[in-house]
Amino acid sequence: DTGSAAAIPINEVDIAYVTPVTVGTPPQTLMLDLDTGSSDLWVFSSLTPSSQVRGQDIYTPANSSTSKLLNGHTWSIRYGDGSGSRGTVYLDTLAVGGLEVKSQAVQTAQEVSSSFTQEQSLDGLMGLGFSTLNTVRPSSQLTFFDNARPSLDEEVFTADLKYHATGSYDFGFVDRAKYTGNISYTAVTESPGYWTHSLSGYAVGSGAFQTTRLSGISDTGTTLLYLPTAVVTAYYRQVQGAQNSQYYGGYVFPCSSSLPTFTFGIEEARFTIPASYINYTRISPTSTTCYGGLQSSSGLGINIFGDVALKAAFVVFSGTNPPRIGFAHK
Ligand SMILES: CSC[C@H](NC(=O)[C@H](Cc1ccccc1)OC(=O)N1CCC(N)CC1)C(=O)N[C@@H](CC1CCCCC1)[C@@H](O)COc1ccncc1
Repeated sequence: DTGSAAAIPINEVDIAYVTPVTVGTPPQTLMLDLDTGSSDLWVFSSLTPSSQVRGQDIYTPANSSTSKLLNGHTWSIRYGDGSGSRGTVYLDTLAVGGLEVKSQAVQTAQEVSSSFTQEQSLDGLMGLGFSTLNTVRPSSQLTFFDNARPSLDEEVFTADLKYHATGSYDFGFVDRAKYTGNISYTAVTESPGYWTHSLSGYAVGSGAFQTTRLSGISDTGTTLLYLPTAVVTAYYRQVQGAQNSQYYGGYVFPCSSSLPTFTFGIEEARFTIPASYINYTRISPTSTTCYGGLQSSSGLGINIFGDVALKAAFVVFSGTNPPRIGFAHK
C-alpha cells in the first residue's frame, strides 16, 4: 500500500506545512502538521474548550461510528518552543493520501497553549518521530507510520517540502519523478526518538567546504535551521550589518543585505540552501530589518535541520532496520 498527500505552507514565510488527514467514519478532514520531531498525533476536538478554538477544524469522536475511547489514557506534550497541549485518547480510522490505518490512536486535546489557539490554519500534529517519544500513558501509542508499516510496499516515507509552494509527503514508496541523480543515505540513531544523524560538513557561500561531523535531527516540524554558534557566526560574518540581537532572539540583518548560500554535506553529497531561504522574514511588515533562517542551536542543546534545510532536498525517512535517512537533489 502507498499514500501521497500535499504539504501546504500555512503562511507566506513557510512557518509550517499542513497536510489533509481524514479521521473517523464518515471521514472528518483535519489539516495536520506532519512533524518528524515528535511522536504524538493530536487534534483539536469536541473536547477542546471553545475558548481555546479559533477557526480550527475539530475532530468529534461522537460523530464517528468507528471511534473508541482508549479508557484511562491521557497525554501531555511540551515542544521546543514552549508550546504544548494535553488530553485524552480515542482509537479511530485515519487516512493520509489514500493510505488508511484502521485503529490509530488519535489524541484529543482538552487543553492547548495560546500559540496553538492563535494558529488557526493548524488543526493538530501528526508525529512521525520514533514511537518511543509518544507521551500517552499508561501505555504509549504507535505513530501513523509505525501502524502503517505492515501494509506499506516499502518501509519509508518521503518529504518534498518546497519554498513558498505546496510540496508533498509520500508513504510506502520513493517517487523517482520527485528527485534527480542518486539518493545519499546516512545512518540514523533513534536517540532519543528523533531522526538523529550527522552532516559531513558545511560551506558558507563559495567558501571552502569545512569537513566536520555535525550531529542533529531532521525535523519537518521546525521552521528554521539551528546549528552550532561557530558555524552561524562564520555565516553572518559574510552579511553586511548582521547582528545577533537579544531583543529579537537571533541573528537579524538589513533586508537589503545580500546573503551567501549555505551548503551542507550528507556523506559525499552536497546540498546548497539558496540565500532566499535564509532571508527568512521581515521582523515586522514595515521593517527593513530581516530575521535569519539560520540560527544558533546553543539554546536548544541539539542541532535541528528544520524546514529551511529540508526544503533544499528530497528527503527519504527509511524505517528499515537499522533506520537511515536519504537526501537527493530535486
Ligand atoms: C527549535 S524547536 C522549536 C520548534 N518550533 C518551531 O520551529 C516553530 C514552529 C511553528 C511556530 C508557530 C506556528 C507554527 C509552527 O517556529 C518557531 O519557533 N520559529 C519560526 C518563526 C521564527 N520567527 C521564530 C522561530 C518546535 O518546537 N518544533 C516541534 C513541532 C512544532 C511545535 C509547535 C507547533 C508546530 C510544530 C518539534 O518538531 C520539535 O520539538 C522539540 C524539539 C526539541 N526539543 C523538544 C521538542
